[in-house]
Amino acid sequence: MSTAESLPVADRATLFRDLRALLREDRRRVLVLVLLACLTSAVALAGPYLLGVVVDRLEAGTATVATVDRIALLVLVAALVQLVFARFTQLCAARFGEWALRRVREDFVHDALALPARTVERAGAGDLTTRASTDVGNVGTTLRGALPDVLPAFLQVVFLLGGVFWLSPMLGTLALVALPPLALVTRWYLRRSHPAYLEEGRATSTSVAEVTATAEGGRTVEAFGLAGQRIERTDARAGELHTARMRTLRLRTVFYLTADAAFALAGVLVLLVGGLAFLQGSVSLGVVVTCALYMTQLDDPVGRLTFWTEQVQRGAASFARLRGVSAAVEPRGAALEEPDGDRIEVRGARFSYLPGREVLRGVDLTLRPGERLAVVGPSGAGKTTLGLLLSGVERPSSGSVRVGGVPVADLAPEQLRERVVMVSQEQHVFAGSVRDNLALAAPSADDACLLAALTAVGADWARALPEGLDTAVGSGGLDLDPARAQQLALARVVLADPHTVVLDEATSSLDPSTARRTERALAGALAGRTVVAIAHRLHTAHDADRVAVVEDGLVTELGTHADLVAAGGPYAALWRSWHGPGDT
Ligand SMILES: Nc1ncnc2c1ncn2[C@@H]1O[C@H](COP(=O)(O)OP(=O)(O)OP(=O)(O)O)[C@@H](O)[C@H]1O
Repeated sequence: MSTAESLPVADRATLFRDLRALLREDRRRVLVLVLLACLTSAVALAGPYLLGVVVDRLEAGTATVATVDRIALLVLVAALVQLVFARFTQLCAARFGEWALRRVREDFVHDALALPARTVERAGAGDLTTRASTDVGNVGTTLRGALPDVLPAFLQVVFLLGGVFWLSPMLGTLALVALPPLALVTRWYLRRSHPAYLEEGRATSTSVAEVTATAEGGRTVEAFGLAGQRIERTDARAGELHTARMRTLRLRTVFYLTADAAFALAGVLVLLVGGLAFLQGSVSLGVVVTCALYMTQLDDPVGRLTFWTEQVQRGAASFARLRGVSAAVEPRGAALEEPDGDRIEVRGARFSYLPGREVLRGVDLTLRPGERLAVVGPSGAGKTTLGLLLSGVERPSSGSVRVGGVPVADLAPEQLRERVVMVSQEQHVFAGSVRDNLALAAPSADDACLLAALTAVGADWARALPEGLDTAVGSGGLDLDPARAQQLALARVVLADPHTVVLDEATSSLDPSTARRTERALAGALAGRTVVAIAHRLHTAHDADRVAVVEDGLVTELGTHADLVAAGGPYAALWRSWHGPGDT
């Protein structure tokens, strides 16, 4: 329940680059969209213009009922055409929005799955969950709604102001009075809103993380009477979120009010000065009416633009949080050459989870293909970390871990799966059938292979399941106990058939007799493979070809069980305390 280190957030330059790439990818639809929005805005000018013509003709006394009817019919046709264009614009924009959202989602899921597990642990599940839910939702709302609305609204403003200009440059100039205050307030708003919305996103994440941590640690909270403390912490996070939300609310309020007031003022000016100009005879009444109608019509697109400016800021902040995840991804698949052979060599490997706290301090180790190496040592010595390096899950901070001459962590996931696989104590059962859970390791394996793999790890219970390999397991399905989940994981290793397997206390969750049975079955299934067994039970070390003793981040002893016992060093002491004196 410690303070988490958030996942990165993309900077503005990356954001614009990604957005440009998105627009460029579906260039044709974007072009059609701009064209349709232009046509819609142009047709929208026709109605008020025709009404101005009617007013002028009535005033000049040249209007007959027939001309008024004809013009009214044209107004109706223009309105219908505008409606059709507007619908197509919306359809086209919505399609683009849906497509773009799908891309953003796919990229996010791709990046999130490629994150090193330690990065996710450090950031806390709350951060990733908020990005996957709230931020994807915000980007979705923006992409689905903003584009269909913003582009047409922006073009409508341009066309309406242009229309006023075209009819009367003098009134057009007055209409532009709205622009300087609008530009100033927009600049003011945009400078403050991006960091403000980023802070709102961060505060939402920490708030969710706090509640999640309390729920997950419910039993501990209850046992140690921590409720008061947890409520205090949750309140503090809720307070931060409230402050962040109030800040964005204040920014929105100033922005909305100023933008609306600026256009209202411009509309009043056009009407007043237009009226005076008509009285002086410099413009016709029809022009004044049309310009006033154009100014009134501005109300709607300006309202939509200010609304979406806010939503776009929120969406941009969320987009920055989604794209930021890619910065934490460690590249995989950089290996250009295929490994030459199965030999794994560790040279001067150092590793730290946290800056300044080295867990491995220069490990040298060569695995002989086909050998069974037991890794033993005190708790916290770095055995699991060494296993993570050997299996390419982690990359050494300095030094190297190579398989057949190629850095293990550079192998693409499918290349890695064929060579080195690590099995730890905790196994996740994926929601799906037993077959789905096994096929993760060998997508093309047939049922006979899957059943053989289950038998190889002693998971005979799987054959007795009501629907066999089709039995649904995991969330919403049959609840497999940790021992069975572990056997599924071991069966996956048999199916993946890598040349090297790292077993990190892989049978410790099984009861002793099942563990022995599974180990025996597994030994048969893994015959000929290189096996690194990280073990607490020293009988594993006794049965191994060689034993490596890890102490305080270093391999301090390496040799056969008999040699190490004879050497009388740390391993001999460990063996004596575990097995009693005099026994080798
Ligand atoms: N994700 C992590 N973040 C920070 N520190 C970690 C992390 N995982 C392990 N450590 C620390 O690294 C050190 C070595 O841990 P590691 O799990 O490799 O030891 P181990 O020898 O396997 O111990 P055990 O036998 O108890 O599993 C320990 O001090 C541990 O607290």
